[in-house]
Amino acid sequence: MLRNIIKHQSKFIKRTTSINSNTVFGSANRGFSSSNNRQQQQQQANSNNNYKWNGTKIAGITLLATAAGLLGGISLEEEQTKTDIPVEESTTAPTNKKESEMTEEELRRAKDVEYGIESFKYVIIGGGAAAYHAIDKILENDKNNPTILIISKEYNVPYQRPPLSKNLWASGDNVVEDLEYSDWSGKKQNIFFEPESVYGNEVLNFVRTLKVIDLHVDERLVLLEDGKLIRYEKCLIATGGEPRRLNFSAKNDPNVTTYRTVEDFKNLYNFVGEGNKHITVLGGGFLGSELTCAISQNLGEKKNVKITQVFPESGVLSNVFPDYLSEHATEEIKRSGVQVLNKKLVKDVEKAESGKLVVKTDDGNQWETDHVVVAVGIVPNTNVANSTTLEIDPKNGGYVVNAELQARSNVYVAGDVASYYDFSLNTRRRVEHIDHARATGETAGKNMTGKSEPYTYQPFFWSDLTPGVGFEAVGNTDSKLKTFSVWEKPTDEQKPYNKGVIYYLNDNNVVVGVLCYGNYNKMAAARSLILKKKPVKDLNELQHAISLKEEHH
Ligand SMILES: Cc1cc2nc3c(=O)[nH]c(=O)nc-3n(C[C@H](O)[C@H](O)[C@H](O)COP(=O)(O)OP(=O)(O)OC[C@H]3O[C@@H](n4cnc5c(N)ncnc54)[C@H](O)[C@@H]3O)c2cc1C
Ligand SMILES: NC(=O)c1ccc[n+]([C@@H]2O[C@H](COP(=O)([O-])OP(=O)(O)OC[C@H]3O[C@@H](n4cnc5c(N)ncnc54)[C@H](O)[C@@H]3O)[C@@H](O)[C@H]2O)c1
Ligand SMILES: NC(=O)c1ccc[n+]([C@@H]2O[C@H](COP(=O)([O-])OP(=O)(O)OC[C@H]3O[C@@H](n4cnc5c(N)ncnc54)[C@H](O)[C@@H]3O)[C@@H](O)[C@H]2O)c1
Repeated sequence: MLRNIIKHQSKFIKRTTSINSNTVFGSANRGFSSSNNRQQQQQQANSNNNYKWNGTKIAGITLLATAAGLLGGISLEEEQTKTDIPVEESTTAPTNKKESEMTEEELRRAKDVEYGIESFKYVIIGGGAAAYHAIDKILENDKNNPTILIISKEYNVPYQRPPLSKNLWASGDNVVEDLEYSDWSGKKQNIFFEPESVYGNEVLNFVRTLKVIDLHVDERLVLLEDGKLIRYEKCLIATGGEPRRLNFSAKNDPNVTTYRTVEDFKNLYNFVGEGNKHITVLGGGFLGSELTCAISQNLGEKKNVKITQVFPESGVLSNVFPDYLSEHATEEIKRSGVQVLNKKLVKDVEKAESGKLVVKTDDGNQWETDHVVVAVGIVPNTNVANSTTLEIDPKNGGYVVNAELQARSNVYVAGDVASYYDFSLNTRRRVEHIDHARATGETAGKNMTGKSEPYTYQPFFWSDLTPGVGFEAVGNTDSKLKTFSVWEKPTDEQKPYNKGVIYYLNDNNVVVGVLCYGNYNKMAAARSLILKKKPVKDLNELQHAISLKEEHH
């Protein structure tokens, strides 16, 4: 065993190109989260958000919350140097025994001390939505002094991505600093799940801007890009996906970007906010369409910003919407002042002598623009395990998991990067939406604490484009399936599609997906219908399957 550790250790370290001496790990003081952005904390403390973990008492440890970390006016960094945080038991030499007398676990600990390997009960790779919700359930279910380490390659502690392409653009001028927005009901929200001050203590540790580059399942070790090894009891892979990039001549220009993080929001908002800009958005999927609409509606007239949206399909959201609805939504976007170029593939983006960018399409057309946002889908981040083979779904991508969301013993996967078996649809799939990230995160988190619950939830998703184009959906809503639509009779001919339900049926005429357009709070009914798995003999049976009446919960 000991030889194994050394072998793996040297194998891991050899692969690491540069070992950062300025490591964030200290054996006497964990101090991972150096919370040096006091302004941000202050703003978070002042916001109206009802953060869930603030003041949470976990096995006698009160998380450092706003009262201590913020109002007292000291940063976590200062706080941590003052507090002598106890050393994790597994990092101290356990015994004076000779090697030959040690148990495997004692040998492991002794080697961990020698190599400076820190141990955590729970190691979470990735700091997105799935990670946050897993931790939430770990804290709820493990009252036995859990130690949790979150490793994120982003700078920021976990936050919500949906507002980045919607509500944040409608916020006031201070949005880049306070990251606050109003939700659809007018309630003020902040994108962060919890303020930064709840991270960086005996329970919760956060490593920022560092990537996990390897995972060894037998040894329960993860390797960080700075060469540090971490031992886990349970590990969660919640690495989401990376925006796809296109190989343009000007692909490295700072004004040719993808869009996924809060930093991307800040950069684009600052750029667009200067006014008098032309932006080109590539992609007619969720992101390209939402971002186009959000910028155009909120800064189009106000800041004289012109937008061109380009994509190869005939209309927006054509992966989900039947053709007629995709066409209608595209017309709505055009009506709001966006230049939409459908059925066009961008061949190249070049840098012009003027300093502007030139976008060239396959039909020989070209135009100058100030910024190009590439929104052409994501690639799941399945590059964390090299020393161990984890099965990757050849069809859908992502790590294959069992019903309990385990990829291997003690290794769980949640969110965009998980390929799971969907019990309601009788098929394996991967879902790139937040409700699924939340629910898989929760199930994985619970199971990591010793439960063994199958993931049988039916996640929903939603999108909001223009004021007249918004929906919620559940199940398989692939527009290639047969669809049956039921619409409320329009009162205005100009607005034919106000409120409706679209049913998606498989080859056996079973409803496998439901999209409720402008028709909210119907997801429970939609889930029940899908679960019935009953072939529809006459499509008219579906006329009243899901109501078009307002329902409030
Ligand atoms: C702008 C935008 C708007 C969206 N709007 C909606 C919406 O309205 N409705 C909806 O349902 N869904 C929406 N989504 C999708 C939703 O946000 C995702 O499905 C969700 O964020 C997935 O969560 P996740 O935790 O699996 O992955 P992510 O949120 O992507 O988090 C993964 C994290 O892991 C980090 N990471 C990756 N690899 C490593 C590594 N090797 N080491 C360390 N860290 C790593 C990443 O940097 C990232 O921080 C939107 C997405 C975007 C980008
Ligand atoms: N009843 C209505 O008239 C109406 C109108 C618009 C939107 N909605 C619904 O409200 C929800 C969110 O709308 P919004 O974009 O205005 O955001 P919101 O501001 O209401 O939601 C707040 C935040 O909660 C998050 N969120 C919402 N549902 C979630 C879930 N199931 N899991 C994890 N996070 C979730 C989102 O990230 C959002 O940023 C969607 O379900 C949407 O369809 C209802
Ligand atoms: N409301 C939501 O649920 C929501 C909102 C925003 C983002 N997201 C998620 O964020 C991720 C990124 O979104 P996305 O829209 O990039 O992915 P997507 O998969 O929804 O759409 C990809 C789009 O890329 C376009 N495309 C592909 N190749 C192209 C090319 N060469 N030139 C121009 N366009 C091309 C197509 O129009 C296609 O529709 C996805 O996981 C998505 O689910 C979800």
